[in-house]
Amino acid sequence: MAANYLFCRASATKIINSSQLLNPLSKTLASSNTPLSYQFLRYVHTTFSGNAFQKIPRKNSRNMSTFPDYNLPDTAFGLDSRVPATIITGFLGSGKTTLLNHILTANHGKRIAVIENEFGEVDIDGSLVASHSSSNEEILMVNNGCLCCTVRGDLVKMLIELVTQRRDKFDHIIIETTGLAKPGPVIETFCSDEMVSRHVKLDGVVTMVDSKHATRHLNEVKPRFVVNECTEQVAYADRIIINKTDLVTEADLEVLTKKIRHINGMAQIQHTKYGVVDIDYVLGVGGYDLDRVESVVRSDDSDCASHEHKKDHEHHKGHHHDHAHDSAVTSVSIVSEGTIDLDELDDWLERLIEEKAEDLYRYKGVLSVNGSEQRYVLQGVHTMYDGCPGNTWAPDEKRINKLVFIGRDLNETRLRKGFKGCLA
Ligand SMILES: Nc1nc2c(ncn2[C@@H]2O[C@H](COP(=O)(O)OP(=O)(O)OP(=O)(O)O)[C@@H](O)[C@H]2O)c(=O)[nH]1
Repeated sequence: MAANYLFCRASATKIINSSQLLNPLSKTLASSNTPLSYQFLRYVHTTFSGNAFQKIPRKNSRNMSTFPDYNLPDTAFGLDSRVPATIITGFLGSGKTTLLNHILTANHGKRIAVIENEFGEVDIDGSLVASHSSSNEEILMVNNGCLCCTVRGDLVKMLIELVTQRRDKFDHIIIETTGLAKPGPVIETFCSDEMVSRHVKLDGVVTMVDSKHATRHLNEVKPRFVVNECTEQVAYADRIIINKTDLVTEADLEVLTKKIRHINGMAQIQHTKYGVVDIDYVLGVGGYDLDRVESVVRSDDSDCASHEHKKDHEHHKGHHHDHAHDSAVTSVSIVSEGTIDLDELDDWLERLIEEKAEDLYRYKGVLSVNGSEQRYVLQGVHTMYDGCPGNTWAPDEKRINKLVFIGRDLNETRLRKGFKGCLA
């Protein structure tokens, strides 16, 4: 079956070859037994990225500040009809457009709207995508600036235009950022704008990595307060694609993979040439769904089957030792037995967020809570976080708490100490 896409350029939008509708969201939610009200990453107040938007914080049953309940009429019968959006990011030349072309020419039946962001006035990537795709489409371009800063308002406008005027024409939105984009502010767009968050749901961040050049970029030491975009793109990813493996040796690839795993201990990683990956690996990821947190933590476990990752995980388990990783952005994983006092957890997280929200890029956890038969799942991005009861622990199952933080200048010792203070 031919895949179908919606491409737009500037204000003109054109729909092509609409056929079968397949909404991965409905699939996700239908298979979930998590209460619907917990399906969304809810948003507190935020000072994230220096942005001054504020909303009145509310408290949920666990006294956690939560996202205000927007009236989501389509969710009344348990269906989340928001359109999923995927952000494709990655450093300059890493293969983002190549991946996009692979997605658009693959045989998956999804109808996809594409938003392309380029710095220059000439939309080279747009032409490249258009020239590879099967029809004479248009691409919605955001030129003359970067989505993470100068043209963020344009992104909001385009998303709103897509979902209010052409929602029935596509099933998924893909946003390709520039190679120098910081993902944080782009992610924030999906929570900070009420209209966008009502109609669009961030499905995941896919980061392309150029295996030939990434090590150099990741190692680049930037002046104080200047962000290393390459590192940030890896840190925020739900899925990482280490591309251009034809240009490096196995040994180089192993070193790079370890380095990336050290920065982001949550994301799944795949090695590829010319962006050839399974479409399910990049679309329908559910990176911000609470009901998927557990599988993220579990898949992290399964990664540990390899010797290399086992060693890596042991490092995260808390033994500081010198090694080649020198990035200020790292992952800290806490794996611990014992039960959590939720009030203590609330207090600790609130303190942590107050002190360090800017540096806390992502955090996810599955926790064993005192007096509860259910797992407690938690996830957050900077100041936005939420938690809810998940699946019930099996009677003979060992209740292990697992919590992963990705961020800048994380103090592993303090994090462990803070977590320990939450144990009942
Ligand atoms: N050897 C090799 N070249 C690749 C691979 N993937 C992509 N390329 C080439 O790398 C170049 C850059 O790829 P793009 O897909 O344009 O990269 P991009 O991330 O979109 O680039 P920018 O938009 O400039 O940031 C192109 O010439 C691709 O054909 C790969 O796996 N191996």
